[in-house]
Amino acid sequence: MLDDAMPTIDMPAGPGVLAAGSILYLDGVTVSFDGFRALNSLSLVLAPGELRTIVGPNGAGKTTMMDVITGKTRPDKGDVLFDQNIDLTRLDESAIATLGIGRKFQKPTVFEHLSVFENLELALKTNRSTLATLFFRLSGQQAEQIAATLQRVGLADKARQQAGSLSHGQKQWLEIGMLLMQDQRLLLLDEPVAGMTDAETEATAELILDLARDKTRSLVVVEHDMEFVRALGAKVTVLHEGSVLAEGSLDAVQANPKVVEVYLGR
Ligand SMILES: Nc1ncnc2c1ncn2[C@@H]1O[C@H](COP(=O)(O)OP(=O)(O)OP(=O)(O)O)[C@@H](O)[C@H]1O
Repeated sequence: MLDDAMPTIDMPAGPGVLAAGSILYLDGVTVSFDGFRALNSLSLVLAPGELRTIVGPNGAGKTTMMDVITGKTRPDKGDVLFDQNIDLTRLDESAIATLGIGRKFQKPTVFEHLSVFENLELALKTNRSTLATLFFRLSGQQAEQIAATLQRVGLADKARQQAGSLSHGQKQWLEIGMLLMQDQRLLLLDEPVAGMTDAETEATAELILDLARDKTRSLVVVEHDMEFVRALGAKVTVLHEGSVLAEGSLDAVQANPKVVEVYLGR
C-alpha cells in the first residue's frame, strides 16, 4: 500500500527510458525462421564508446543479432534502438549504414583489383551522394585522413600495393580501415581474426584496443578465439539459443556453470 502522504513521481513509460545513455539498446528481440527461434527475447545494452565481445556456440544467434542491428533481418518482436531513440526496426540497411553503423563480415570484402589507397578513397566516396561522387576530388584533409588510417591499420607501406596481393590479415585490416573512413559510431566485427596467424591476431587485438581508446565509437566483436577475447579484456556477453546466457568479465563468464555446461556439454 502506498502511503498517501508519500509524494509520487510520474515515470515516463516506453523503451526510451531504459535506453537512456545507450548507443545500442536491444530488448525482447525475437526472430523466428519457420517457427525456430534464432533470437529468443534477446536483450543487450551497449554504452557509447564501449568495446564488447560476444561469444557463444555455433547457432547461438550471433550473426542473426548483427543482421537485426543492420536491418538485414526484421525482428518479429522487440525494441532495437540506436543512440537512445532511433528505432532501427523501421529503417532499411542503407539508412542504418548512413546513421553510422558499420559491419565487417567474417570474410574480407575489399576491392582486390584496386590499390590499398584506392580502397580507402572509395570508402570515403561511398559516404556521399551519387552526384558528389561523380565530381569527387580528394581534399588535403581527406588525403591526410587516408594517410592516418593507413598508419593506424598498419598498411602505410602498402598504400600502392594491389589489395588482392595482401595477406588475409592485411585484407581484414584494410576493411577495418574502410569502415574508419566513414566515421562510423558503431562497428560490428564478425570473427575478425578467423584464419589469421598468431602474429596477425595479436596485431588485430592491438588495433581494436587502439580504436576503443578513442571512445568516439562503440565496437561489438563476435569471436570464437578465447585468447583473442582475453586480449581485448572487454565485457563479454555469452549468447545461447538466441538469448543472453551470461555477461561479465571473461573470467567470470568462464567460471559460470551455465556457460561451462553449454560449451562442454556438446
Ligand atoms: N535464414 C535463415 N533461415 C533459417 N534458419 C536460420 C536462418 N539464419 C539463421 N538460422 C538459424 O538460426 C540459428 C542461429 O544462427 P546464427 O547464424 O545467428 O548463429 P551464430 O551464433 O552466428 O552461429 P555461428 O557461430 O555458427 O556463426 C541457427 O540454428 C541457424 O541455423
